[in-house]
Amino acid sequence: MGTVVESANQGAVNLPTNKKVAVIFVLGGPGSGKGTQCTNIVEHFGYTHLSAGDLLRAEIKSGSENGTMISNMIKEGKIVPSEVTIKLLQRAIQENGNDKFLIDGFPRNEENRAAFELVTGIEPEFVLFFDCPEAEMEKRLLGRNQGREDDNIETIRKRFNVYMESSLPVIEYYNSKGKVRKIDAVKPVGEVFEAVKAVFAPANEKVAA
Ligand SMILES: Nc1ncnc2c1ncn2[C@@H]1O[C@H](COP(=O)(O)OP(=O)(O)OP(=O)(O)O)[C@@H](O)[C@H]1O
Ligand SMILES: Nc1ccn([C@@H]2O[C@H](COP(=O)(O)O)[C@@H](O)[C@H]2O)c(=O)n1
Ligand SMILES: [Mg+2]
Repeated sequence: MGTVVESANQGAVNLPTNKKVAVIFVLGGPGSGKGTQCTNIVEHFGYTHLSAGDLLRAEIKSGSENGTMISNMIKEGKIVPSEVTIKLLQRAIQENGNDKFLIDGFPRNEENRAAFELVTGIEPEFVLFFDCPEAEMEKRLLGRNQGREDDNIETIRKRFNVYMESSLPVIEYYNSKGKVRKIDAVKPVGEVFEAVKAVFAPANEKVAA
């Protein structure tokens, strides 16, 4: 492992640089179970979970000048400009003491992918891809009940369209580089995690106390 977050950071975040980090991108459609499985991976394998969507929602709550724009984009299921999301991710990486990160829900389109690589110089170790049929994802999102403004059928349909048109090509790009680890995400949570463990273990397993 080991990518260096360094000079390409210029102007993005004014924090210490030259931090070596390993990054795994966690991708899949809306409601495929990315966040759920990241929680399990954190517990078992010691990664730090950074959800791009969570960072954007926190930015809205913080009263940031970008808050209204981000909120409008999320309500429409659109992808926020990369510079905004990348700054949030960079800051979260730099401020965290860990050196291995799950970046969940990013890159969401080609602009996200290319800009992140250019700005940070980081290449993911691999891409964990949760593959789930749309009907199952729709059912899960409508039942999620976490008060998210984008978990309504109108926005869900827009998010599915963006996923098909903009996010799947990014997964295909990494697949062509042999970096995608595909997981059948339609199974129950525990079974999905068994498949995830097979990707991470044994090299990352925490030593039992
Ligand atoms: N394997 C599963 N089987 C059934 N329900 C699941 C499974 N995994 C997650 N869920 C449920 O589906 C909903 C969506 O899961 P989660 O929030 O992890 O998805 P996500 O991929 O992070 O979605 P989003 O992209 O919208 O953030 C949650 O209510 C979660 O409890
Ligand atoms: N790279 C990203 C990630 C997310 N967004 C916006 O946030 C919404 C919710 O994302 P989740 O991963 O939590 O589902 C998403 O629909 C986008 O509007 C983004 O712009 N860029
Ligand atoms: Mg999520």
